[in-house]
Amino acid sequence: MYPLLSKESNVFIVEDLKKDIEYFINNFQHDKVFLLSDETAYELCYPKIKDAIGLSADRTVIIPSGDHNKGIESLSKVWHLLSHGGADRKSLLITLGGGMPCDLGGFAASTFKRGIQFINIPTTLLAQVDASIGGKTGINFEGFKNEVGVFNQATAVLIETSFLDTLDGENIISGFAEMLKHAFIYSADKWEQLKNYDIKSPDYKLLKELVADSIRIKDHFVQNDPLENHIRKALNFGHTFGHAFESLAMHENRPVLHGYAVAFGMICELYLSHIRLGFPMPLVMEIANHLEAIFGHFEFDKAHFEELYQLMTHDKKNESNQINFTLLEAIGKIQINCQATKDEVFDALHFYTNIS
Ligand SMILES: NC(=O)c1ccc[n+]([C@@H]2O[C@H](COP(=O)([O-])OP(=O)(O)OC[C@H]3O[C@@H](n4cnc5c(N)ncnc54)[C@H](O)[C@@H]3O)[C@@H](O)[C@H]2O)c1
Ligand SMILES: O=C(O)C(=O)C[C@@H](O)[C@H](O)[C@H](O)COP(=O)(O)O
Ligand SMILES: [Zn+2]
Repeated sequence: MYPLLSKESNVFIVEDLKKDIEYFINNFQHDKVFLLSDETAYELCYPKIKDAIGLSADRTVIIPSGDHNKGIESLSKVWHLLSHGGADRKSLLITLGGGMPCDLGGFAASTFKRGIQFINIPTTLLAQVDASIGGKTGINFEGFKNEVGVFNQATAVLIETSFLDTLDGENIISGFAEMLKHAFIYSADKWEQLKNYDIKSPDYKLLKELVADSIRIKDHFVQNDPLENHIRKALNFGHTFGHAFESLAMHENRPVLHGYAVAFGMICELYLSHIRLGFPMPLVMEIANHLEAIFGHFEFDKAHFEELYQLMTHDKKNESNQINFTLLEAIGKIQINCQATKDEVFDALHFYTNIS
């Protein structure tokens, strides 16, 4: 195992998962180990780590899969396990799964007895390149994405890309959206590289390198602004519209995967980047067509515009009742806290509805 990033980083691409987990469990001051996973990740991934952490059933909580389960009910199940399982301030929670258990488990650990240590073992592409890293934890609440949570770094993030072998194509594509986001906020070269990568028939050897690059990009922004007071808002590109789409879809019982919602959101925020910052329209169209070809189209119409706008007013980047967008002057040239009129937001939604 070797630290993937700088020496102070907590992210490790493991080479021998069993040995590396045992290292962490044996070298961290803790008395009891608990595990949180979701049903699918537990079924497909736990067998790979069982020998290392062989937990009894009374130290394990398994929640149903799916983002709609990232809520207060699942959260109280984790608190219940820890409380009735005899966890104390020196206990350790391991999350095994995608971004949903990472966010939920990180928040449960950060709030149980005012905080116990947790280790993330991400098992989806989206969690490996994004959700498991950077310390954003939390749950959805009353229809709003990540409405409740804390910033708190995992003790360690153990990346084992072989978990991706069982991940379905839709979720591979979903994770690719966050990798594309990292490219757009980082450099034109990275965009060119990912533009030519066929995520629908992935070359897994190359994907492992691309995962490492994506993690480095995220870690760069997190290290510079851990609590998202400024430049870390770059990592939220595509999310003001994206979270609104995700919440609307969940509300209408037609859920979309997070990465897909972010891809739809990036098209809208590139359009806003054009009208507010002069991002070249031909490049907006090139990227929009590329994203449509990979992620498809999110169907909505003018009747949804007001609801989508109201959802955006809950975005956590906002200040003094102003919606703050993260936009781009050019690829790799970020402008945070950009404002737009309601009409311009509606224009961006109208642009999106007409591109398919
Ligand atoms: N905290 C952050 O910085 C951050 C960043 C990005 C996204 N997120 C959050 O992460 C969530 C999305 O994460 P996700 O896309 O990983 O979703 P997810 O955790 O719901 O996982 C997607 C699906 O894949 C299944 N799965 C997990 N591992 C698998 C494997 N190895 N093989 C087969 N199936 C597997 C899960 O059971 C689930 O059905 C959203 O809630 C989003 O808000 C958080
Ligand atoms: O790490 C960050 O910062 C991000 O914004 C990463 C996003 O991809 C992720 O979806 C995050 O959970 C969104 O944050 P939120 O503050 O908008 O809930
Ligand atoms: Zn995201």
